[in-house]
Amino acid sequence: MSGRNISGLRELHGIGERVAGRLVEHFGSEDAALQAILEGDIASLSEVNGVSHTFALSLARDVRARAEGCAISDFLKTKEALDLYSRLLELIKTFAHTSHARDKLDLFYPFPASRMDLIEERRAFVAEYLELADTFSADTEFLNLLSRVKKLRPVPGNLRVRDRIIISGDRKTLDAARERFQEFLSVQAVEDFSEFVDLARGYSNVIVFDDTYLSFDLPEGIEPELFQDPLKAEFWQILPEVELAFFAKNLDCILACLNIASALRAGGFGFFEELSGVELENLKTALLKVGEDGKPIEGLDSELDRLETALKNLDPVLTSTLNEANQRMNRTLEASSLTLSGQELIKLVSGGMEIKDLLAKELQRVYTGEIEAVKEELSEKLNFQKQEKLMLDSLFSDEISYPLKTEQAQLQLLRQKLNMSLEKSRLSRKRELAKILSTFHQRVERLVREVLDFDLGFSIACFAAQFQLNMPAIISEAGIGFEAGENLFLKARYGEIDPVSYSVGKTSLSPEGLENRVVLLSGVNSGGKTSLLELLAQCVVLGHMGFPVPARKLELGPVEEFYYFGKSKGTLDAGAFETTLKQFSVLSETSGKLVLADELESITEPGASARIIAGILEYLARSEESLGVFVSHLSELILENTWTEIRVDGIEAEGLDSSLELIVNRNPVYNRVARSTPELIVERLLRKTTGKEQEFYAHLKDKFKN
Ligand SMILES: Nc1ncnc2c1ncn2[C@@H]1O[C@H](COP(=O)(O)OP(=O)(O)OP(=O)(O)O)[C@@H](O)[C@H]1O
Repeated sequence: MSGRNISGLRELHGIGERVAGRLVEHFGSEDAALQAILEGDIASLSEVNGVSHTFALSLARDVRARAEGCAISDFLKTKEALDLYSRLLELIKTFAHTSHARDKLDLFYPFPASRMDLIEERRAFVAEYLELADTFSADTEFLNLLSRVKKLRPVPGNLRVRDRIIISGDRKTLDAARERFQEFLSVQAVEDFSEFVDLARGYSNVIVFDDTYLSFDLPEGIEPELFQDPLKAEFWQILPEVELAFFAKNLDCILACLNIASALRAGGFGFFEELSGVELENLKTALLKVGEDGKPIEGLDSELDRLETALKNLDPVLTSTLNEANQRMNRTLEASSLTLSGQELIKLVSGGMEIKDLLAKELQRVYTGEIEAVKEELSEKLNFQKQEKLMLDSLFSDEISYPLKTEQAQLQLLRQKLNMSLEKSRLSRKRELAKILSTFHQRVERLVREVLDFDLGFSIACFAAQFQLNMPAIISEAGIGFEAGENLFLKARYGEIDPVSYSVGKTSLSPEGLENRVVLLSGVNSGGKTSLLELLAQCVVLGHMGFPVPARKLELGPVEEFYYFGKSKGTLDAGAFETTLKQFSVLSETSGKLVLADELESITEPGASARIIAGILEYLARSEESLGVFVSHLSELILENTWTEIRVDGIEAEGLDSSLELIVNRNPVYNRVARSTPELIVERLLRKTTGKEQEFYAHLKDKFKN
């Protein structure tokens, strides 16, 4: 489908300068806005300030109508026809699991028979899903998955990576880097090495695209990462956070889509072949590592865990280890005494040795031993690796001190070193994950779109499954006939209702010789005439939408225009009467019209009504392609006013049940004027009484004979 005929927003009815401007701003360009309207993206359209849901829908329908060359009003010719269609649509929408499907259903409307191409296209689309619903429409787990699927949300606009910077002294590099990355991190120009160092100091991760400053002696703690070319660098390398944020933001929806794909495949239905079974599992595994905050979740990476724990425990472990060592040293010192050898005594006396040195030598042994023990304990408890162990050496001075204490500057360095290692590991984990996910990104976008579109067809199929609908057979001559039809509105309300069979026009279901295209439907009060007329309307509207219909079997001839007139409440005033008559004037044109009218006689006084209805029926009967069903209590009077052969069918009461209620056979009897309710009531009284009273009722009953 293309949006032919439309080149600008302003061509659309209801779009003025201001709304057009807002649409362009919201979607980025006029084309994108038109595309959203064409695709019927009601949800996005209604996000635009000044565009209500109803307006968005009318825009979408308008554009759709132009694209298909066929509008909703081409087929649905009266307000009541449109109302009935809307009620059907509301019912179908209750089966949608996503707002995407709910919105898109609004764009499905019936087409006239002359656009059989569109009807067939839709029938093919719907038919694909019917079998699916047999397997999945009652699978609550599957349905829950579907209701978790939404349009993908973009990466939050406020995402900023604050601990990373791109630095360069080269204009071209800067321009390219800004173009690609500036939205999410800082890209800064520097003039010289000292500026470079000053800037770099404030970030735990510095990215450069040339080695200008790498040959200098970089201070401790600054380790820039070199990438070759800002245009060619992989996005996931420079900014893995963006990829991760996209997946994190849509995690639930994407996982649901993957599980839907798996479930469909397990059920024997091919779905989204772009992802193989193995890839599907790989993606699921990767997604399970993404936290909701967009960071890789904890507990999956031993190196990260090791560094995090080491940093967290550094201070408490240090304090407790030193405490214990100090106590040990204390005890050792208290228990110690100094015994001098003869040699030492001589040296001391002769001045060849100071008493202080002698004591220091002794103490040094104890001190060094304790420091070694402390380092060992620290590196064991903090699970240190080689490099970190080496850093412990400079943590304690060689000079004896008691109590034992650490060099604060060195401790700070160790902490920094651990922090840097942690940040590095974190970044490389993010990159690993982002790299895997980036290979799936576009396919995931397509997958979600496909699942959303799937729900559109699937909702229709669920609706069909719930009401046991069937695809109608399209026939070539004017006629509608069905077996075991069930009015959807009644069925939705009551659950169980009586199936009805009926046929007008040339269908294989009309009785031999009774293939009239124009019929009057008579019947007892509350017999089900209105319901039957509504059922006919439902079948015609759904059938022309390319949808299945509420009947076990249905033959549907071509209808070009559908006129539906509901029962009016009481006599119309002159103006309303005139308007109604005008609507019928279209019958003067020939083409396949279907007119369903309910008790049209109430629009004016009975005598005039009968004449008018007779006239309308005559006009309808003239066209070989038109059909009409008129519910009326005046069938006999109407027949008296016409020479045209018009069939009258009747919905009759079969008798009375135990509580004296009428038992109605909802199936019209062909070619029979139904007895009216008053007649049945007289008959009931006649049967229930005796003697003089019964004679009275017998007299009344005679009055009903011609
Ligand atoms: N096929 C059916 N199965 C079960 N109940 C039905 C069926 N058709 C109609 N009914 C019941 O009968 C009620 C009256 O039906 P409906 O209004 O169609 O009768 P009607 O013949 O048009 O009546 P009236 O002559 O008063 O206009 C419905 O509300 C419904 O409860």
